[in-house]
Amino acid sequence: MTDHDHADVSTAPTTARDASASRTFPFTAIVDQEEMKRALVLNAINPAIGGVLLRGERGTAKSTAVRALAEVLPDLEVVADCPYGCPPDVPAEMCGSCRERADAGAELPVETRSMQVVDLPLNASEDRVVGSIDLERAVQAGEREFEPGILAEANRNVLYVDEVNLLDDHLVDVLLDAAAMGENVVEREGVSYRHPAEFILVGTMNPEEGDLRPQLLDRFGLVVDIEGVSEADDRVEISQRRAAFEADPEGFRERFADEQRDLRERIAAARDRLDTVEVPEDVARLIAGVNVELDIDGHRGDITLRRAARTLAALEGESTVTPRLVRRVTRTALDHRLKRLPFEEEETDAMAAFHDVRAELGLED
Ligand SMILES: Nc1ncnc2c1ncn2[C@@H]1O[C@H](COP(=O)(O)OP(=O)(O)OP(=O)(O)O)[C@@H](O)[C@H]1O
Repeated sequence: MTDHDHADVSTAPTTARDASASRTFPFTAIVDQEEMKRALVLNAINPAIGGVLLRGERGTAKSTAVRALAEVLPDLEVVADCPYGCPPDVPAEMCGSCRERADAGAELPVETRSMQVVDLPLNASEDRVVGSIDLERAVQAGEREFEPGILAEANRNVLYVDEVNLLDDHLVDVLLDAAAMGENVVEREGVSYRHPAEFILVGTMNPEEGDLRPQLLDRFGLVVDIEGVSEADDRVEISQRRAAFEADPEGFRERFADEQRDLRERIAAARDRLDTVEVPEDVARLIAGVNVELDIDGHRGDITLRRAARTLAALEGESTVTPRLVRRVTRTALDHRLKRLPFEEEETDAMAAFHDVRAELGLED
């Protein structure tokens, strides 16, 4: 018997893809908010960027964008009967059961599936999130009985927490542990179970409703601060598009079908190209210099900025990262890592640091 024979697919968490497609506002129909859309797309291309937090006032299309992302996410090859959707060709990233089967020379059933947006509701119980072990059965039958939870479903997918700043502390701890280790470990009375849990964490929040714990903030690769659209023409366009969508969802979605397909194709092409994108020595120095200038703790800032810039290069069909590409992702990669000292006279500014360091190194945009 394998560890996941008892996965009950009927209790799988709801995903944005489950919602009937005709209810989803198309990603490409979102007006303006380019930084938000770019941050989501970059993570879809390269999950190693580490997720994104969308922070801003109510009604600025944050949750609309996350739900819409589901439709442009790339396809994945998965082991068809595995509750964690293990990658069929990468034993190092497999769960124990898939690895055992692969080691025994079994042919694993393979299926192509689109990446999904999996919801983590604020009121979810810990068991629902991490999964549960049926201790009675474990004792009686000497078998491990594990009921996979939301983190199982989230493996290799997007895990979405709306109002992430209101998430209970114990769930925040669970998320931080899983995000740090890339796996979910469940322990109950001496019985333990573990499975891979690599996910793109996407959170949305309204800062007026409370702050996020700094450890959790630091975990997000990118953070976008979103403001409402102020340009009158764009505001008119937003309400017209929303009205058109509500009046005739299918017709509206049809209008954006080509743009949606183009974006999906660009994301897939960027994924294929990503490994070949190069970071020249002077651009690597620029990235390091900006982090030093801003006195950012640790190296997560350097690493994320480099990954985001490489991924943007791949999205734009470039083979080399330029200072211009670094500039376009500097704010989202670094702003939330800046030290805000209480009596500081001048605000540290990621963009100002970028321009200073670029000038010092004598680099063109
Ligand atoms: N830039 C935009 N383009 C298209 N629609 C928009 C835009 N900004 C807001 N909207 C529309 O405004 C409504 C509210 O958006 P949404 O629910 O995504 O907001 P939110 O930022 O997640 O805030 P809340 O937490 O209040 O839900 C939606 O109907 C959405 O389509």
